[in-house]
Amino acid sequence: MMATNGTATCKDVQTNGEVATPSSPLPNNSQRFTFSSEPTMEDIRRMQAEFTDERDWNKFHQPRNLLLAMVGEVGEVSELFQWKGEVAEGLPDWSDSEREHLAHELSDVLIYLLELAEKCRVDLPRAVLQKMALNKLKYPASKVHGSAKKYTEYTD
Ligand SMILES: Nc1ccn([C@H]2C[C@H](O)[C@@H](COP(=O)(O)OP(=O)(O)OP(=O)(O)O)O2)c(=O)n1
Repeated sequence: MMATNGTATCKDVQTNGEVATPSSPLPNNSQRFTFSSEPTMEDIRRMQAEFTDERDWNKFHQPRNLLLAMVGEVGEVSELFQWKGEVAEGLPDWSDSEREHLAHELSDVLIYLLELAEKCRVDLPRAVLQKMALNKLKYPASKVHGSAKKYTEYTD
């Protein structure tokens, strides 16, 4: 069950994976922004697996199709930013409706990303920790502070 704005927060996720009484995930710009601690990536993976199973859609959700679906949703995110010029952090000039639309499209990207990772047998929470550790090695803060250069552009 989804609320009228179609969005949900973690505290709305019940133990059976269903979603009830969603409240807005849209940020209050005056506060420092953090994510809710739930749902976890595994929660979302499981909920999407249930959604797919219930509809007999696994036959369509092979890795390549999921990749194409995810890229399509990335395109939908891009459309929201298209022709707007620079957009400041927190999207101060965006309407609530535009923010809600963005939240939906980013969610679509994440849902497909997590299902793609599942179908490719990539344990994404663990993989992202490994990758961030590699990023730190590649981009030591002491070396790259304040510079956006690619690591290949450093000579030493
Ligand atoms: N075969 C499908 C179709 C949909 N979904 C789920 C995952 C996405 O979160 C969302 C995508 O639905 P749509 O393809 O209808 O795309 P949008 O929700 O973005 O609608 P629109 O393209 O009208 O903006 O629904 C899915 O898992 N598998």
